Amino acid sequence: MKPAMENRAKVDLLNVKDEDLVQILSHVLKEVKDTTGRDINGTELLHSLLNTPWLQSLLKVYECLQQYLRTWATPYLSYASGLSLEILSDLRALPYPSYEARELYCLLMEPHMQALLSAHDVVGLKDYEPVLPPLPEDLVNNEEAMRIVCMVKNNQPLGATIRRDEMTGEIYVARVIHGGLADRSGLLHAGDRLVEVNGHPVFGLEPEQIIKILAHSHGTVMFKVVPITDRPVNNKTTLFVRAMVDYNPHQDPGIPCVDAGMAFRKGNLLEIVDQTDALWWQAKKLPCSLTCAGLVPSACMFKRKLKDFWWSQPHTCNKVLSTVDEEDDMMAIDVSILETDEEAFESEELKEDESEFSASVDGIYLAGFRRSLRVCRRHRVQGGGLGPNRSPCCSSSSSLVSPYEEVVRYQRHPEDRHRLIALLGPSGVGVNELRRKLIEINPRTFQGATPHTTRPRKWYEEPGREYHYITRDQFESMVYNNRFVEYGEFRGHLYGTSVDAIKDVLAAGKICTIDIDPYAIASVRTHELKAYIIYIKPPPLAQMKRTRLKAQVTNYCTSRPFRNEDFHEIEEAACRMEQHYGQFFDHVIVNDGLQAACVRLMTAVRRAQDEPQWVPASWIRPTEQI
Ligand SMILES: Nc1ncnc2c1ncn2[C@@H]1O[C@H](COP(=O)(O)OP(=O)(O)OP(=O)(O)O)[C@@H](O)[C@H]1O
Repeated sequence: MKPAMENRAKVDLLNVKDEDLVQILSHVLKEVKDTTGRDINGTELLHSLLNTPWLQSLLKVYECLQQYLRTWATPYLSYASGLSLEILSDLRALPYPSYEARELYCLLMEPHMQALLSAHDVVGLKDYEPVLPPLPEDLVNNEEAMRIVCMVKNNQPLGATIRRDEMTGEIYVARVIHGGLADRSGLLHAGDRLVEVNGHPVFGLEPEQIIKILAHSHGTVMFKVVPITDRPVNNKTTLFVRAMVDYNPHQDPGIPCVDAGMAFRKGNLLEIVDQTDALWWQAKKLPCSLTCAGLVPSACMFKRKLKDFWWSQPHTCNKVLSTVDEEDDMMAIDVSILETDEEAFESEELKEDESEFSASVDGIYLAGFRRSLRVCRRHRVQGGGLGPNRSPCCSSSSSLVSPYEEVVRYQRHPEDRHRLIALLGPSGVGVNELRRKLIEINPRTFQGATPHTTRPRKWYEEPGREYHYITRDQFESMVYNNRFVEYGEFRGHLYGTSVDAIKDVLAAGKICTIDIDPYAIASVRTHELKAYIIYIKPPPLAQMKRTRLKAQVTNYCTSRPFRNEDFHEIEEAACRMEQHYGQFFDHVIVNDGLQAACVRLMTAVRRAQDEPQWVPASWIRPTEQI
């Protein structure tokens, strides 16, 4: 087709109306059908082509475009803001403006209205500034596309890090910090090659020298960059994690940029917003007030660091790398005290048993307050007693060594079983006092779990009330099958709290409330029990002394008033417990005044059951470990 004819055809096509098009198409179809009937070569092909859905769709698109061209929005006025200025000046000139005139004046004076009218004019006049200068005529075809990026520096950092390619000496943008100035501009990307900063060529410079140039520039900073051609896609969705370790970028010589780093503590909730770099992630701390993310080591990088740290320490045996390996120290007991007090314990236990025999509220026995179980914790089986490596904390020790634990928001359905409430705290802080109060106030809602024991039943005890009485073989079999959340041995008898005893309480629709030792944390943080862990924290020393003036400390088997050293012991044990296990605490209650602490405990328990909480993702859906 000759150019002139071609143009005419284009014009004709543009002038074509909907109906015309449909008509043309049906003509073509009819024509083709007739010719097919006459068996002309190639007509069948054309027929099927014209009937193809894509061609039909294309024609529909074409019709829509035509329709759009016909109804093209044109500005009613080309200079609306000018007209508004004229109206404003007329209104001002009115000697006695009416109410409507005053209202119109106020409306037109609104900055939003003026901005809207001005935007209308810009669009109407197609007055899109700035007009770029024409490209130089002698432009070499293969010259790299450069981008000039101007940013106005305020007090914020630019939010990007740079690196030097040691082979070529080129400087690249290493990463752009999520939510930072560079990220929000959308103009700088990881992998862009930096050519100039404020007119200074940067080739061959050390990153520190470039940072100096940036530090000395005020106001607008201009970068000349060669944009990266294939930008890596951050296709991983946002991840929420609970930090299982502390991190301080200022103590990490390996961090690419200390100022971009983000410190966090064990137990902090983090939103991982960028995982593009396998070694350094970008994260925000929750609840988040900052828009800008910070650099944190990736899970893989952390594991590497922990491993390096572990190997740099002197070792005598092959222990599992764990953040809780000082537990033994913490729980060490003076066995000699136990041995000398055996007799006293026996009679004390009897006394306690007798007093607890009548410890029932509304005819409901308060199970799980036997002192024998609590005492034997301090004397519990260490590892091999019941078989190789069967200590309960080993069953899921991997959860304790992962630097981040993926978490999700979980809201218990009102018809689902309640979450287990597990209280823990340093011995003597008042864990059992609070737990007892909670159950006493509402024994129909709260209940402890009945422990198991291998010791013989006493005449006044009822099976399943004080204890579940089982043989040693049965007990050991339960241990091997991981059916205990914690267990221990005292004076030749085994005592333990079983998963099934907890499940029985939960199945009865009650809120099972138990107290645990830290080593049992891993056994209750399971999909099955969904434990909500409440840490009972001692108040400051002076307050602890003041509130415990009349209290009795139960020291293995005897009761006596608190002494100064008891308070110091509680404080030190609390410090160690928080340091080693703080990441697992869902809630912390300071046990200052008993009444107030009890009210806070009830509120926390209600929230745990009825409000959304962050829980390990593995409870809700199976995940790969990060
Ligand atoms: N807030 C408080 N104010 C005054 N006395 C308290 C308070 N909390 C607990 N007590 C008292 O402190 C003593 C120790 O409390 P409790 O037996 O509950 O400790 P515990 O944390 O369960 O430790 P253990 O398991 O070693 O017994 C008890 O006599 C208790 O009445």
